[in-house]
Amino acid sequence: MTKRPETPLLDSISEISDLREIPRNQLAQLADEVRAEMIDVVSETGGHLGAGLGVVELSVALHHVFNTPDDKIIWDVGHQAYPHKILTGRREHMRTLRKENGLSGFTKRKESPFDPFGAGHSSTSISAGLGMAVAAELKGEKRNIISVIGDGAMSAGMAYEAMNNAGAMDARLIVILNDNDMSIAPPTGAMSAYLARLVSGKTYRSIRETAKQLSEHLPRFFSEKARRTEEYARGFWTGGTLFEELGFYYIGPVDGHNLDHLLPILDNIRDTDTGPILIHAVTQKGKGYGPAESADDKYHGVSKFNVITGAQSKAPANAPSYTGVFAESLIQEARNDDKIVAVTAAMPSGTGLDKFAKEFADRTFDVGIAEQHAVTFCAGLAAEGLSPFCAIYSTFLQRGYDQIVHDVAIQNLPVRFAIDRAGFVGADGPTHSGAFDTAYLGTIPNMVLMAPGDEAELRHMVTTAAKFDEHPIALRYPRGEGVGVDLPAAGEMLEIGKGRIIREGKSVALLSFGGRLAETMAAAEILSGLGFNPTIADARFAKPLDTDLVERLAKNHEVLLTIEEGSTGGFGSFVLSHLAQNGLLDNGLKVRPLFIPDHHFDQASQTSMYKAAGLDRNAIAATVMRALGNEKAANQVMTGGL
Ligand SMILES: Cc1ncc(C[n+]2csc(CCOP(=O)(O)OP(=O)(O)O)c2C)c(N)n1
Ligand SMILES: CC(=O)[C@@H](O)[C@H](O)COP(=O)(O)O
Ligand SMILES: [Mg+2]
Repeated sequence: MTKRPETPLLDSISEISDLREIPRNQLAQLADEVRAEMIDVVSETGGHLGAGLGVVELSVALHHVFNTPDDKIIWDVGHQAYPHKILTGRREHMRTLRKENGLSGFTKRKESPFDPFGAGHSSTSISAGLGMAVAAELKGEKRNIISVIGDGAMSAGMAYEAMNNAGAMDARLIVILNDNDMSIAPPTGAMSAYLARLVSGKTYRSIRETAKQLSEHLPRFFSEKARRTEEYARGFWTGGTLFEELGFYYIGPVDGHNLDHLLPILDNIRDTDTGPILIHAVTQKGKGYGPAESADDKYHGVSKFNVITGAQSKAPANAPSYTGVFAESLIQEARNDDKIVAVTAAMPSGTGLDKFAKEFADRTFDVGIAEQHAVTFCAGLAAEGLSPFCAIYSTFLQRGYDQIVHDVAIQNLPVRFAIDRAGFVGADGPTHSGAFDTAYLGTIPNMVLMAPGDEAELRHMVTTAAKFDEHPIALRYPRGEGVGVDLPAAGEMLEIGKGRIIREGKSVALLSFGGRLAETMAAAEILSGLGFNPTIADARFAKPLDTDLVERLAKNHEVLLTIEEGSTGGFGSFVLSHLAQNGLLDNGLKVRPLFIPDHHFDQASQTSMYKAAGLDRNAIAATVMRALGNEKAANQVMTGGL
């Protein structure tokens, strides 16, 4: 274990007012201490490192200049808010970050008054900030609202919807564009190229040189309305930026690590009453920590690591990850079918499409953080006869719901949705939980919806999706490792809408949809120990439902459980509706649907979240015993007595 860093200035802060007492000429030292503290913390906890390292100076400067929490800072995504948390009363709890009952890895309203808006998904900060700015105005309150948004997050439609709205109002909103020329991967798209041009142009150098002078001029400049309209309209400072065209006062690019530049600019902005303003701050993701600065991903998200060497400690894998199996299977399919193309919304490594891109660079599209667009882009590709795989995490696909209904399903276009991170994801908590897709996709006419019970099934489902052209089709699979089954060399096309019986038993039927299959089988073992021989079935499809299978299970068993790693309104509801509509509940069948209960689960390990949700082996077995009226055995199972 390395020695904790020396942090005398940081140690002197117990209230935010203490930070404001620190003389400005010592703030650079404070920033260094915060950075060292953050590296030390994340080396123990893991988490999002690179983004926070890039905003240390910005965090110190914002809290020094603005009267937080009265003035409000909204961190877009929230993954860069660790320095902000360290400075705002949470330092002592930082080592509980992303753990069960610990601090969230993102901003969270219930965690602190310094977190005025919760996040996790990107590109919400300008909309939320504008709402707060307008609310303050309507309530007659004078406060500053500052939205800090990254260049990656700036690629999403929502950011432009918000700027379009804000630019047309005179709302007092401050936007800081934190431009580190990185998303999780290097950013893509014309906007990113535009920002790079703004930063690398001659104007940047001249503004850097004259930053002090600029800041001295700001208050007078802003108060002179006539000059404002004339000179800003002509792009006096920078030659007319897109942001100015949208109605923002644009300041920058400024060096986001240089407190001598940042502080006077922020002072001046605080003291003006004009708006909206956009400060373009140029920062470096991973700043100040060598291994992060030199890594391709700038240590965006890390496991625990050795501070000296930067080496991350990853537990050895027992089985290939679902993501890896998806990517390999898709590559296999694409080798034989040149119509297959793949689309990611800024998550090439997370979805495994980075591997696909290595072999099929011109058939891979990273559209940036733009899930809605990704879905409709795929609809366009499908309309022209290609076979697009739209690879998006369950939680982020929520963004593209109308596009799935309107652009894909109504037109019955064969877009293939590869939905990773279905179910609980663990440390990222409720904002990233993939709980809802079965419910929200399973209700859309034309949609086919599959979930593999293990990684071999995933391989077959990728093949099925590749070969199936009649409807849109989705496959959902969990975060993490498979269960360790043998992988077939090649996938086989599954019969659409047909499940499989894994073990034929009697009186009790366990019908699993998706990644809880292994726990279901383990629950069957517990039940065997209690003298039962349950039937185990893998539904494979939530839509179309294998109604023959469901009816057979209902007619031949006394108890029927459905098990899924998704919310209420999903697979279990589809089964129950079918049973009810066909009178199969009229004769005493005991059906118990197990799903993620109707609330948002805070972060913990995936295992512990499933236990809390009543979706682990003990809960499954106990539910059976309870349905059979044996409360005592149910309790014994739950307490590990059986
Ligand atoms: C809607 C949505 N899509 C994808 C993500 C995953 N994601 C988290 S951070 C990130 C990159 C953000 O880049 P940027 O805003 O520039 O912040 P940086 O990490 O560079 O500081 C992405 C793609 C997300 N959080 N939300
Ligand atoms: C902040 C964010 O949204 C991503 O960085 C996310 O945390 C990635 O999750 P995975 O680690 O599951 O890819
Ligand atoms: Mg960035």
